[in-house]
Amino acid sequence: MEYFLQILQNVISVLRLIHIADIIDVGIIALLIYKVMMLVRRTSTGQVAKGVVLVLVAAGLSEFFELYTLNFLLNQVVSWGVLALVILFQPEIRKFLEQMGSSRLGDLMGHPNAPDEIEHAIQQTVEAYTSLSKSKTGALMVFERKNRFDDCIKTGTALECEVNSELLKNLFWNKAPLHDGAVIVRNGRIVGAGCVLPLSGNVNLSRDLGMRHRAGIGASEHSDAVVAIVSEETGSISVAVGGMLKRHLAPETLERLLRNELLPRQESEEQKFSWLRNRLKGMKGGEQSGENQGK
Ligand SMILES: Nc1ncnc2c1ncn2[C@@H]1O[C@H](COP(=O)(O)OP(=O)(O)OP(=O)(O)O)[C@@H](O)[C@H]1O
Repeated sequence: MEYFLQILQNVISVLRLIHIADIIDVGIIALLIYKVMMLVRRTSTGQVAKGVVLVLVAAGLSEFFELYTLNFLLNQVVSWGVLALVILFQPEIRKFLEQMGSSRLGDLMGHPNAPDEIEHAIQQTVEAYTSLSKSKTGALMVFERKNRFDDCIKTGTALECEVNSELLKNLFWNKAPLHDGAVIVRNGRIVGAGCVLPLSGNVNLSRDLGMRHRAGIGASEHSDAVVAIVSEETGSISVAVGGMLKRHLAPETLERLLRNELLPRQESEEQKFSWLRNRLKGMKGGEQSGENQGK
């Protein structure tokens, strides 16, 4: 018993040493580690990361077993390796800093800013894509989330209007001046058209994917955006998220996917309300059956 009290006292004295600054410190480090891990998972960096871990483990082991020459060599590799890694991972570091810089503080909690407008934008997009798919008209739309596409918008025409299916059909009509490039949607509103997106660096993409799809996948690799594409050749609808492409989607699947990706919180709130509604119905049902029984 005394032993446990001693442990409890030790824990309390350690907890007393923790300040708010320490919690913030640990929180920021955890966020950075999470971001780096996500980046490693999304790119081919994983293999290099494994190599780095292997070298570090080997350096530790060589020191432990007092293998001086090997340890000296591995230490040299580690110290020069930092510089080599910065050079090797320059695109990834750049991407990471770009993503950090383009995230808005208010969005850190993941709240969509205008759920009604986003909902409207999804409906209108699905309507337009159904028609564009039938007519085999190529289309490319980027739905921003936390990361902004300000640099891409500069390559096209900045707009400020609501998403409307007729407008989308007009924008992507192959004789329209803005049909080349992507439409960018921010908080359910069109903020750019005819925008050039970064192409995917993935060399394993299917050969039947044209430049439109490669640009869509590229945009989703460089950001957390959701990209919806209609193929000009086949009329097939696809969605790219995090560098992954979901192909041959029916309009209903497109709608479900966009809702899940762009309105996750709203959906869970709807679920909460439907749960509450069901509970109320159940209670009401119980009361009614009670009344019936009474009669
Ligand atoms: N980097 C880019 N950013 C934005 N849009 C692009 C980019 N590259 C290509 N596009 C769009 O893709 C269109 C041409 O692509 P391409 O001819 O390869 O497509 P496609 O053969 O019709 O194939 P897909 O089946 O992918 O539509 C361009 O007209 C342009 O609108």
